Amino acid sequence: MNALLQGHTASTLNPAAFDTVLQVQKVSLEYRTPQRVVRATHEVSFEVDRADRFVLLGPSGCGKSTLLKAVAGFIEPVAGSIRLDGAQVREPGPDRIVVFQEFDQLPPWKTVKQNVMFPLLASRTLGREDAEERALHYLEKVGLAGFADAYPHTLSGGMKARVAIARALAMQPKILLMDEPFAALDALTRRKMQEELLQLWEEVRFTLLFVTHSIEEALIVGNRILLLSPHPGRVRAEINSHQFDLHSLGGVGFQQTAQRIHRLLFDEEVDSGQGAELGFHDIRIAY
Ligand SMILES: Nc1ncnc2c1ncn2[C@@H]1O[C@H](COP(=O)(O)OP(=O)(O)OP(=O)(O)O)[C@@H](O)[C@H]1O
Repeated sequence: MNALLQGHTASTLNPAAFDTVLQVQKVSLEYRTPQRVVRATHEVSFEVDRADRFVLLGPSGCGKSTLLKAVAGFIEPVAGSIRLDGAQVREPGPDRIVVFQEFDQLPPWKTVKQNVMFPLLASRTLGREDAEERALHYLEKVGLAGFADAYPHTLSGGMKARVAIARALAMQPKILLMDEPFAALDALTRRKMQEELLQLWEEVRFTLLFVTHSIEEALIVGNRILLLSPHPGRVRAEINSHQFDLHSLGGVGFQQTAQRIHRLLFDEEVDSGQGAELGFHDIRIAY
């Protein structure tokens, strides 16, 4: 990999300064059908540090969801390795919880509280009493303490999203995996959920791996963004984006950065010298 460092990130200067949770090294992922082999990602590498909000960003079909599924342990790489706290990922486990966008997967016959308790009980992480206490704790964190006994069909889309997040956080995973979690929500609710996710992160400081194809969402949610090239996904660049949040929306710096990311994602002609031209202070362009 020919990499340009345009303003070194702290982690590249001193790897020991950060506590690395997830190491993805040269991971290639494929789908095999009787007719053909589809390569979803090619030699993708990145590292997620504890309490990072790390975003995988790229156009449709670049392999973001496939990467997330591989980290979750549902798909095995054909090459490369995935390590969580140093241990090779081989199968799904309660230390990695995935939140998908289909919140209607909440079992409708269970109350909100029972939904949040369910994985804790099923994985034998906690007994009933402790599971109930933990569930109520996280429901309170997402502002749904008053809805503990409600059934999912009585909730709005945003509330179901919050239940799904509470259910995932209650497991206290080493890393929370979110695959376009707000994509099915209307624009206003989506923005609210981004805000609430950031507030929750301020309180709980969980480690997040978040997939989106929205540049704006990536800049709001992430402190680091990995840009993936179109199919098959390869690492195009990594960007430090900790300076942006919802308050940055509409600002000149935010808009300019969004445009630069767009160029990095879609301009074929970007070469390794363009990091400086594009004005990023913390960017690593890879080929
Ligand atoms: N079950 C499957 N069988 C065969 N090919 C698949 C399967 N799932 C995904 N693919 C292919 O793998 C590639 C990566 O798909 P993936 O869903 O990971 O992309 P993505 O970046 O998450 O896209 P999107 O943003 O549209 O969800 C695509 O070319 C897709 O067609």
